[in-house]
Amino acid sequence: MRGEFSFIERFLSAFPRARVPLGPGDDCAVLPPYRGQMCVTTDAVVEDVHFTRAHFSPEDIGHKALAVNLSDLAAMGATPRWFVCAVALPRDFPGRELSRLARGMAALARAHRVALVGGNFTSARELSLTLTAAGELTRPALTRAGGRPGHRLYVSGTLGEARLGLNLLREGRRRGAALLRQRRPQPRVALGLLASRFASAAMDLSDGLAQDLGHLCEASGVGAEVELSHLPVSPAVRQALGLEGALQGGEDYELLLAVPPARVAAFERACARAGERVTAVGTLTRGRRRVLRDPQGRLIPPPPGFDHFRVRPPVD
Ligand SMILES: Nc1ncnc2c1ncn2[C@@H]1O[C@H](COP(=O)(O)OP(=O)(O)O)[C@@H](O)[C@H]1O
Ligand SMILES: Cc1ncc(C[n+]2csc(CCOP(=O)(O)OP(=O)(O)O)c2C)c(N)n1
Ligand SMILES: [Mg+2]
Repeated sequence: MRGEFSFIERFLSAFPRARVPLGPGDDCAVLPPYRGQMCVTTDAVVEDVHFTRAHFSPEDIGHKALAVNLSDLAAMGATPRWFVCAVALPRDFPGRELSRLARGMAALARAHRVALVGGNFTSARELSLTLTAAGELTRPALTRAGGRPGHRLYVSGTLGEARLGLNLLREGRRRGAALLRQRRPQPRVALGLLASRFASAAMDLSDGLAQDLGHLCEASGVGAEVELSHLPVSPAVRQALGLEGALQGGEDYELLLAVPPARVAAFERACARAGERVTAVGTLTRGRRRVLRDPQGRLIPPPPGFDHFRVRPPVD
């Protein structure tokens, strides 16, 4: 049997029952009061914009849709609590693929102990998933606006892998670490929580460090100097994209953090203890100038990143 309600049942059956006063099934979910303040975010993944059905399994699509939202919560230092999921589905979408998509999403939800509390189904020409997620703060939120001149800039993990993964998928490759970074980004939730004890500002990197750094600088009213030679870039990415290419690559879903000098040593110790990889890549500066220092010591302007509405994107 096909139909809207069988789709809803199929989708929900992949998830455990949410432990909230009222979960999926009524006109709204009813949620308990939380002790801390709540962070709320929304992000969509859209067929042929964020994934293609040829290159992503249904499980990958479900995972990525939730991961990009959890990454926003991580960037605020919030602990994910609940999400709702609006699904736009082509009429001929196979029911068993919807179950697989839900299972991919449910596996990540379980790993982060975040509950699906509601959603919506509509028919559409392309597959898309629009999620709204909320997380609880135990400390003041890590915003983009708290950076000050002299604060050290850190990035987590490695940069450029997801962009390399996209290139490799387009070349027909099926396996490898970079492909996994494109299809299954891992939100840095534990690091965000840890960083909320040390950092002055944070954001997640979805559109490339070069562009996203600009957003943090603007919000904080500062400039920045980034050392290209310090960027955490794998040999494979360095060879395929170059250091500048790694800065332009979107979808890293790593965290960019600013840390006051007095907190740097304690932050690095806490990261090492927790097994969180972070790399110091530069410094916030007075004024508005944002520059990259290349390995020869020359100062160059940051390249553009991903933009949904640029006429001919230099990076896709
Ligand atoms: N349609 C919209 N209505 C209200 N706010 C929006 C809308 N689109 C984007 N924003 C806000 O603009 C900011 C930048 O958006 P975006 O680049 O998508 O953020 P992110 O990279 O965190 O997903 C965010 O704070 C977001 O909430
Ligand atoms: C089919 C396909 N084309 C292009 C890309 C590359 N791409 C799509 S969205 C994006 C940037 C991040 O997405 P966005 O919706 O801007 O995330 P947000 O900033 O809202 O978190 C990039 C690099 C891709 N992953 N798949
Ligand atoms: Mg967004």
